[in-house]
Amino acid sequence: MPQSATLAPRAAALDLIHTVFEHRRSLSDAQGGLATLPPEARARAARLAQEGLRQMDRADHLLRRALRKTPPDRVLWVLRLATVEMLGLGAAAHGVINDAVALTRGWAGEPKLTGLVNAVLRQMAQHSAQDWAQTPVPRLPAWLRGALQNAYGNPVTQAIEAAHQHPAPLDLTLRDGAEPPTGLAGQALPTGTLRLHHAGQVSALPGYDSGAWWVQDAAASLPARLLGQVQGASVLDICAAPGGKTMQLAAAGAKVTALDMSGPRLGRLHENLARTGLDAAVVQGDALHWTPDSPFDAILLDAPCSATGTIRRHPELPHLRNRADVKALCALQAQLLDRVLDPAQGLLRAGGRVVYCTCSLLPDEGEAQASAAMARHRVQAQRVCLPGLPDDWRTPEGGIRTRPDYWPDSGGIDGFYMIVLQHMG
Ligand SMILES: C[S@@+](CC[C@H](N)C(=O)[O-])C[C@H]1O[C@@H](n2cnc3c(N)ncnc32)[C@H](O)[C@@H]1O
Repeated sequence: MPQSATLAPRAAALDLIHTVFEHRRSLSDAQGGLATLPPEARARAARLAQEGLRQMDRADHLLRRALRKTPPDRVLWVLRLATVEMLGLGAAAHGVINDAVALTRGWAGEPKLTGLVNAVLRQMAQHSAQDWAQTPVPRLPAWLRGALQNAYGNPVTQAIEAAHQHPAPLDLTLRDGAEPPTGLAGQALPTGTLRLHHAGQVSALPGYDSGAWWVQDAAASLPARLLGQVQGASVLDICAAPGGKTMQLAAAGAKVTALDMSGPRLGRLHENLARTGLDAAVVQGDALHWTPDSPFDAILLDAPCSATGTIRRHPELPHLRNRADVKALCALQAQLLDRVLDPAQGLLRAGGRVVYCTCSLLPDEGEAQASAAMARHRVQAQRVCLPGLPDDWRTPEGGIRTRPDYWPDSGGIDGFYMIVLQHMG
């Protein structure tokens, strides 16, 4: 590849990381700023930024030995990304070091710093794959690590951290049940998901244009399935965008109303429905206040949460969130649960069912939230059998818990919590 073709994605990866930390935006939101790059360069930049964030602590472990003092932040990131590329992703040292020096010159303009980058990276390039593999597995920040240790103990917390070191495979939910489109081969999971371990460009895969599937982690596909037969039932999908669960419910024959407060995210939901040819009534509104004309047979509440179950896909997340965010999210989840479970609110018909779920690893947003809701309302957990799911995924209060350290030999699964709550009448 000519040098400029490698320099542009490397420069863009640095910009992405800068945006994540400076503006506290997720990596996927920050990627909006890459629109001017060709698709291949955009994908390279995104992958490099993602792996840089995932493996930053490993790079720091080796860089600390080579640096007498910490360089300015942007130069430190040049060093981190170059180290991750050479040692973690196996890129050829020569090109990586040349580009790193060029990027430092562009920003810092100081011969001393370009000399430092050159010298340090040459030292890094001497490390073997074994040196890299022996660096300690990066730890989660204290606010999250402590909560996971309390919930699951130390060995499981370490297993979760180890699982975060691997990028998630690509999971597809098939619109028409178990039959994948011609030419699309993958691993069939007990969740009904088709898993691809080396996918490449998503929009180039067979069946994308015809809307035969959509991207959805295996764990994220379970909550809608907990509602079982929904043919002809009216289902309110609360907090619906970008619509993974809306599409599952619509494909299963439900009359779906998809409610979300975010206009841009609803835009993506509309695009998804158009691509898959599925149908739902889409409403922009606040779930704490919106009232329907008549109550629904069932509600799926995929509540806003810390998203700590998705760190494999979003390695920036632990750096952007903190305890106070989780506390505020827990309060909102309880309010949303009260809204859907209180018959006087007019959202759920008598005897109707609610699936509550979050893509969080924290019991405060899952098990504890569900138990507290059962204490506040006349509802009970309904045990639903999903064939193929291990029994130890069941939780004492009647829910299901998944974690990224599950299924280690098949590529893991996102962390999720889900439970079906039914009115006792
Ligand atoms: C976990 S995401 C939903 C993912 C979605 N269910 C899917 O499967 O694709 C949470 C969503 O909650 C929405 N949200 C947050 N607070 C809300 C509120 N008060 N009312 C409606 N939507 C809300 C956010 O805009 C976001 O789209």
